[in-house]
Amino acid sequence: MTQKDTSLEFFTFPPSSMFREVKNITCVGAGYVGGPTCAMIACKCPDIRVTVVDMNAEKIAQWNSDELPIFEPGLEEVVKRQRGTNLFFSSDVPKAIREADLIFISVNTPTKMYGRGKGMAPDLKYVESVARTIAEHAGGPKIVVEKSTVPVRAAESIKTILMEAQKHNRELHFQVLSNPEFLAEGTAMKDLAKPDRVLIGGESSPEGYEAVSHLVRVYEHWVDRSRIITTNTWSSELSKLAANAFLAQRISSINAISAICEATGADVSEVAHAVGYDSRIGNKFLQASVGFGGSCFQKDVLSLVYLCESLNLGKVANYWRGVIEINDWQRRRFADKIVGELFNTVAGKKIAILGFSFKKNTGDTRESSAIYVAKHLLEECAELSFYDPKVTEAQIRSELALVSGKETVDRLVKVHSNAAQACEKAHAIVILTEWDEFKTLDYASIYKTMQHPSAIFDGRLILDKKQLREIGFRVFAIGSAPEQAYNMFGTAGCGSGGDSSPNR
Ligand SMILES: NC(=O)C1=CN([C@@H]2O[C@H](COP(=O)(O)OP(=O)(O)OC[C@H]3O[C@@H](n4cnc5c(N)ncnc54)[C@H](O)[C@@H]3O)[C@@H](O)[C@H]2O)C=CC1
Ligand SMILES: O=C(O)[C@H]1O[C@H](OP(=O)(O)OP(=O)(O)OC[C@H]2O[C@@H](n3ccc(=O)[nH]c3=O)[C@H](O)[C@@H]2O)[C@H](O)[C@@H](O)[C@@H]1O
Repeated sequence: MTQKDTSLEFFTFPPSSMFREVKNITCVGAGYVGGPTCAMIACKCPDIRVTVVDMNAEKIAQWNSDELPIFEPGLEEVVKRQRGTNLFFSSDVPKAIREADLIFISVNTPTKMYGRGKGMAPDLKYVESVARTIAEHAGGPKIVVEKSTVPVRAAESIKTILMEAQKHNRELHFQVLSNPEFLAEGTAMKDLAKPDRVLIGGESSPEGYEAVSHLVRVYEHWVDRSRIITTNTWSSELSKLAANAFLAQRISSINAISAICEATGADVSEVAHAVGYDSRIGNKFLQASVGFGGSCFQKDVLSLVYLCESLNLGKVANYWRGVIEINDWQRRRFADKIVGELFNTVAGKKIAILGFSFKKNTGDTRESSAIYVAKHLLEECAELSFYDPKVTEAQIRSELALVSGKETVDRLVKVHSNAAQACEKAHAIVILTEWDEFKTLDYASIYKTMQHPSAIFDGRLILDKKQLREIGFRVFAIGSAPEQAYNMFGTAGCGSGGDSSPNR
C-alpha cells in the first residue's frame, strides 16, 4: 500500500455514511497526552464537545480544580477557559463512551514488568481494557482512535474485540484508527497548536477512508491539510516507534561523541554545532546530556527491540538496543566521573543535585536520568541534597526509594526549597536538569557557602565554564576535557571514561 493509495485527496464520501459528523469526542486517559490534547481540541473546535475520562477519580477531581494534575506551560489558561464550555473532565467512563462519536484511547502503555516480554514489551492491558469498555458501552457507531503508543498491529487486537461486540448488536459499527501523538512535554501546548505533522492511519476500505476523513476534519480546524499525513494503520503505528527511536538515537549518538571529546580535548558543543550545520543532519536534538529520560524514549525503543526479536530480526534488534545501552552507560559514566573527580570517594560528602525532572518545564520524573545518577552516588554513600523547582519532596523520595530503598533515602537524602540552600556546605554541585534558573544563580555567593575545593558537574551544558572557573570552582562538563587536562599535541591528561572505570 503506498501513501498515495490511502491519501484522502481523491476520496469522495460513499453515499450512505457509516459515521456521524464528529460533534462529541471522548478521550479515555486524562494524563500528559489526553489532558493537553483535548484541551487543544476544545480550544480550536468550539463546535465540538470534548470529554476527558479516567478511571482515576482523584486525577479527574484535580483536572476540575485550580491545581491541575500536571504542569505544562500554557495548559492551565486553556483548561480554565474551555472547562465547562466544551471541555469536561469526568470519571463516568460508560456515559462518555455512549455519548461520543469519536473516542481517543490515550492510556498508558508502560514497559511490561512481568511475564513474557518483561522489561521490554509494552504492557497493553490498559488499552485492551478500554477496548472492552467501549465494546460494552458503545451502543452505536464509533470511530475509535488509538492515540497511545503501541506496537505495530495493536489496532488489530482492538478491532477484534470491537468486532465481537458488533456481531451481537447490529447498531454497532466501529472503525479503528491510529493517530499517534508527537508532543513533547514542556512544549506540549506549542507542539499541539503547531504540529510538524498530524499522522492518521486507517483501514484501506471505504469505511476506513470515511473514518479517517472525519478525524482529518477535526484537525483541519487548525492544522493545515498539507501537514496531515494519512497512511495505512500499520505504517502509522510503526512511524511513531520509529520517530522516537530516531530521536533517542540522535541523543545516544551525540552522547557517544561526548565521551570521545572528554578523552581528546574536542568540545561536544562545537562538534554538535559543526555537524548540525549540515542541512541534511540539522541542528536540533544534538544536545549532549547526562542521558535521555522521560516515560517514552526508553519504553518505545525497547518496544521496537522486542518487536524485532519477535520477528527474528536479531541484527536490527541489536542495533536499536545499542541506543539504550549508550544511554545507561552515559548516566553511569557521569556518576563515575563525579566520584573520580571528588578524589575517588564521596562517602559522607554532601553533593547538591540541581534538577530532578527529566527535562526543564515539566514536573515529570519518569525515567529521569537524575534517578539513576543519584542511585549510583547513594551506592557510594554520598549525602545528596536536592532542589527542583517543579518536583515535590515526596516525589523525589518515592522515585529514589524505588531504586535505592527507603532506608538509604531516609538516611542520605535531603530536599530543599531553593538552590542556594541545597548547595550550602556541599563539596560539589551537579546539574541534572536544564532549568533556566540554574543558568543565572549567584554562583559567586554560593561558592562562599560551600566546602573547598568546590566542584561543579554540568550534566546539561548550561553553565559558563570560564566564569565559574574564575570564581574558583573546579568545573567538569559533559563532552569537554577539564581545562588543565589537555595539551596542544592532543594527548589528554586525564582519562574521562573509557569502558572501564574512569576513576583516577
Ligand atoms: N507523555 C508524553 O509526552 C507522550 C506520551 N505518549 C503516549 O501516550 C500514552 C499515554 O501517555 P501519558 O499521557 O504520558 O500517560 P499517563 O500515565 O500520564 O496517563 C494515562 C492515564 O490513563 C488512565 N487509564 C489507564 N487505564 C484506563 C482505563 N482502562 N480507563 C480509564 N482510564 C485509564 C490512567 O489512570 C492515567 O491517568 C502512552 O502510550 C505514551 O507512550 C505519546 C506522546 C507523548
Ligand atoms: O512519545 C513521546 O512521549 C514523546 O517523546 C519525546 O518527548 P519528551 O520525552 O516529552 O521530551 P524530549 O524533548 O524528546 O526529551 C526527552 C529526553 O531527551 C533529552 N534530550 C533531548 C534533546 C537533546 O538534544 N538532548 C537530550 O538529552 C531531554 O533532556 C529528555 O531527558 C519526543 O520528543 C516526542 O516527539 C514524543 O511524542
